[in-house]
Amino acid sequence: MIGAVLAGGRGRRFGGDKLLFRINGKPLLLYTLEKLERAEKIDEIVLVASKENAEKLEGFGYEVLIDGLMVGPMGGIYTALSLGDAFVVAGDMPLLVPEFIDFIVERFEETKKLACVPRWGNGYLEPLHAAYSSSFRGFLEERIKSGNYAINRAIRESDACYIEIEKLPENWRESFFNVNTREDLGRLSPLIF
Ligand SMILES: Nc1nc2c(ncn2[C@@H]2O[C@H](COP(=O)(O)OP(=O)(O)OP(=O)(O)O)[C@@H](O)[C@H]2O)c(=O)[nH]1
Ligand SMILES: [Mg+2]
Repeated sequence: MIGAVLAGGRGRRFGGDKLLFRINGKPLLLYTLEKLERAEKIDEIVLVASKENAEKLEGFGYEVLIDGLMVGPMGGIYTALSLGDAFVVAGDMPLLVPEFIDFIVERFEETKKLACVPRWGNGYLEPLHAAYSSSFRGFLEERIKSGNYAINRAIRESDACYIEIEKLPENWRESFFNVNTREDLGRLSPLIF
């Protein structure tokens, strides 16, 4: 199972390249990568970048795939799946819980569905912390061709398995924490202390 880290965003809300922003001297993206490294079910990590930021990301030492679409998460997932089945996460998630990732990948392998996606009680999905089959790529291709880039809708209209978040250990939820604004940095005390 590939661990694909989406890293092609522009960080508009943050105002600048948030993934290279240093917290205690270490780039935000490196926190995410180190957590993903600890997931036992992940065999290989790749970064999914834009053409513009690929070079800067090569220094992390992982293969960098170029997202030629740049239409948001769907394009990143589509690009990642060119290598095979993948667990896809956002690069701005520094508090990933390795056990939770392994849990999702195990569920994906058991159910053999096109995707296994965490879901909140209100129906909200977490598509950037989910496992996808390479077969899901063809399904996305049709949508991309018609300019339909809504990933949640694509998941709902596919044969996906859902992981009910509220039934899981509460401390796993910090896995979803992502840095979007400068204010979010203030919530990183578990990382800093
Ligand atoms: N490859 C790829 N990665 C993306 C794309 N859009 C967002 N990402 C990445 O996906 C993750 C989650 O996206 P956001 O939280 O919206 O980050 P962002 O797009 O950089 O920030 P905003 O411009 O403020 O939305 C981040 O790590 C981004 O780098 C895309 O079109 N392609
Ligand atoms: Mg984000």
